[in-house]
Amino acid sequence: MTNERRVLIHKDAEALTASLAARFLTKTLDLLDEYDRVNVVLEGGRVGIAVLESINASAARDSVDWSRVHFWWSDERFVPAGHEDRNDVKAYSALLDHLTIPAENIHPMPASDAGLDLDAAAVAYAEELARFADGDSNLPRFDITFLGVGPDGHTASLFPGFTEVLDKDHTVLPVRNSPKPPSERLTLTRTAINTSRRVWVELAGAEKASPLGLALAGASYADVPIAGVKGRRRTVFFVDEAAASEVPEDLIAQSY
Ligand SMILES: O=C(O)[C@H](O)[C@@H](O)[C@H](O)[C@H](O)COP(=O)(O)O
Repeated sequence: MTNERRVLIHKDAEALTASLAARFLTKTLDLLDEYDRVNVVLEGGRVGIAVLESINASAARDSVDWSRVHFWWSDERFVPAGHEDRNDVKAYSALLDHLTIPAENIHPMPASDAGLDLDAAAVAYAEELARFADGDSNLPRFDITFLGVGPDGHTASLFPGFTEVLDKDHTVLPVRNSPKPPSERLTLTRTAINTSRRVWVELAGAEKASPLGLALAGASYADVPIAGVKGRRRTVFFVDEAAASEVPEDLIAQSY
């Protein structure tokens, strides 16, 4: 398999989430055969949370030794801990609260009531990532990074036309005036995301067809941030038929 971007099409969002959950569990088991620790980056979109719910419902869930899995986030809303808008709150409810996993394996991004302002929170998460870095990197080895896509082509909290999309000097950045509320966020940078071994992009619905089609047809990531993501080994777009309607034929690797 090359490192070229692949598109896997599923009949609908339900088939997509079930298939992606199964693939995640299988891949995580394989990775645990290869590494002492596996690092997974989560996102907060509807499909992303539905995939976590599907993982939680799987009979294979507890085949994974979660004590050797660490969870990180691609982005987070800068609101108080426990706020319903937080991506980590949704992930805990969907999966993490149900796992036998040490609390220190889960690395939420700072909340707005943790005593740090937005800029300091970005620095703090960059330092947390560096504490778990792999080799001479300043990041852990991200084995699987999940990403969602907005109708405007944003991914994580990297939005079209925002300077954060072009940053090459940081791993984590603060975001203000987000077009998708809440307005203040923290995000991994594109360069940090692209250190991932595997980037799994999960999107469903007709409103995602345009950004997906533009990204795969070569749009600039300044205008369509999802166009700029590429894993070191694999970049797979897991989509439903509604989101696939504008995907170039030659990029459709397989239909379910
Ligand atoms: O914090 C966020 O808002 C998410 O990280 C964001 O990047 C999300 O993944 C996309 O907006 C897709 O969200 P939906 O899948 O819910 O459309």
